[in-house]
Amino acid sequence: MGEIMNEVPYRAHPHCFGLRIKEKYGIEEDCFYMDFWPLSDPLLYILDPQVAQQVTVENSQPKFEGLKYIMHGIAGPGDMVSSDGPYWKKWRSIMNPGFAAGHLMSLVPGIIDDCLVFCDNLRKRAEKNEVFRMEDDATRLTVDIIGKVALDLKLNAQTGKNELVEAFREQVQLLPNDQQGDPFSQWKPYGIWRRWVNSRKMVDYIGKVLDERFARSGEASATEKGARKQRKRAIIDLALDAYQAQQMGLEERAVQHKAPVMDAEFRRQAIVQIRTFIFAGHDTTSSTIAYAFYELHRNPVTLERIRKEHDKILGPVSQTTKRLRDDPHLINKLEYTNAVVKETLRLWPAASSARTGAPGFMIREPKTGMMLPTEGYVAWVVPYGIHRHSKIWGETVASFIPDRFMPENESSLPENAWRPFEKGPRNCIGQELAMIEARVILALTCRSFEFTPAFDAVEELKNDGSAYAGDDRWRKGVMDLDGEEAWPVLVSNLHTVPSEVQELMFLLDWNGKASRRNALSCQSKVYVDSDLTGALTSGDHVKSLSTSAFVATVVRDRRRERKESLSKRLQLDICRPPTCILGNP
Ligand code: HEM
Repeated sequence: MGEIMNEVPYRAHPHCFGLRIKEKYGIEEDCFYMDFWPLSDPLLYILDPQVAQQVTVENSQPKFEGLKYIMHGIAGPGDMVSSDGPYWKKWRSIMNPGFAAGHLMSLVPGIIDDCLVFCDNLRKRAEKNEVFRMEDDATRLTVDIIGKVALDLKLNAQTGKNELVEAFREQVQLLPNDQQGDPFSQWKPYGIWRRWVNSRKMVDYIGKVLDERFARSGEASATEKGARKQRKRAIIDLALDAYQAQQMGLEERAVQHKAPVMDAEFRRQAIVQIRTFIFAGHDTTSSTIAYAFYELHRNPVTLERIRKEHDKILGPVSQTTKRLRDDPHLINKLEYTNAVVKETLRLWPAASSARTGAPGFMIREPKTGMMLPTEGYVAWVVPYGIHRHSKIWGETVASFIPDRFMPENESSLPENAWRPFEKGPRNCIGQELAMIEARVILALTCRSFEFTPAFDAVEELKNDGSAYAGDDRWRKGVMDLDGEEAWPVLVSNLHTVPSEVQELMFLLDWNGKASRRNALSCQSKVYVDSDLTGALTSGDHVKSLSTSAFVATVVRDRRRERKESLSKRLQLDICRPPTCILGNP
């Protein structure tokens, strides 16, 4: 690993290393063991779609234990992402209706509102000719969207400071990261205290909303309740409905129990799930959006084609918002836009899946037919490697070709090879929502802005107060990953202590309780390189900021602006959109 680490840029994400390791050490198989003892549990690195199917679909293995620890810090114990068995099943079925196709369509107008704020902010920045971090803007946008989906609340993360959002964002930043070179960072008293404070703030904020809803629903008449059920399927309402159904069950069994306050354990679990959704649904999507802008810049023909599709389906820019509000289903007609998002997710998948090996569970290696034991290993399905494997995708593997995902070509896609949301029962519950969000955002931005990374302009952001700005290591040493200046990076990591060492571990968990853990720590994030910045200009002219910069054109009204001179320029930093890697070692 040391050799590999010397070849890659600072905090490059290990999910990018699979193909490099294979090539460097002449590994034929697409499924191989890696032993990190005593640093972490040994891994079974999976780069083969057929093997991935065995682990997540044919025999959906339990989640990797270490994932629990990180999720506890973000959401509290009992989250839907890291739990298994009947408990997970209960919560998945409670939440499923919130992601039904019809309901998601009803969310489109709200998503449009949030996107308009995003566009407004871009314009303001353009007017000030400002360089800024896209990571922050895109993440605030997705937080606003998820706030509506989860809490049916306007969090206003894009326009001001919100206690929940700020606590949440700091919490994510406080996740431990081995690659920062400080193995003790997670035990520093200040960090422990901040995590505790943030955790309390999140619980208090969501708890208050939940209690208010609970009180209101208690006062509502049966008709009102019925109407609410029809109208709302925000995560918080689904949790309340499930609770009320449970209470009704008790009443039907003649239990004289009308709870004046919600059962404490149910309340705790509901808060945990809401926190989980905010976490799982925000930076995965924002990283996808930032990478889509990046790819559209690098592929002008694609950009032109996506714009044409928007012209055709959504009409002139000035009418797009109204048309989409009137008929949200138009978003489903954007086939090429959808293909662009899918191709972005192929090259830049934000997440992966880490599962626990089991004594009787053997993997069949497709080429050799060998049976590989999984006991004692973390079976890590790595879409980043599967999606970039030339044996699977052929000679065009490295090219950005959305056409692969056009309906007429989908039957020729390699089988089970596209898995950014993973497959099987533990696939991403929010995948349709994420795809809708991304399409709406592209529909409202592609014809109005062009984004240009300006790798050299990042110095201007040195004092922007972000967690990365002041760290010079981003700008030293190797500055590309396989030629990519926008490399995914590890923000914090998930690794278990080998079982031999586990008994020695005694950690203070992030809810402030002393507890013994199987896992040491953990959360994986992907960021795009800190030096990826963008520029935005008004007018159709393209002006390069530097050799590595790319420039975007604001095309709010292309006909009008063609006549205008190139006057204002906005630089957009699309650097480091954080992307959660759920279950990444
Ligand atoms: C582009 C955006 C997204 C990507 C790439 C993505 C990817 C994934 C992946 C790979 C998993 C499986 C993780 C594992 O096996 O450990 C997952 C699970 C999950 N995702 Fe997403 N996700 C995205 C957006 C969302 C959104 C918008 C939400 C919520 C609104 C969400 C909520 C969840 C939840 C709750 C799970 C756990 C599901 C379960 O175990 O039943 N995700 N996601």
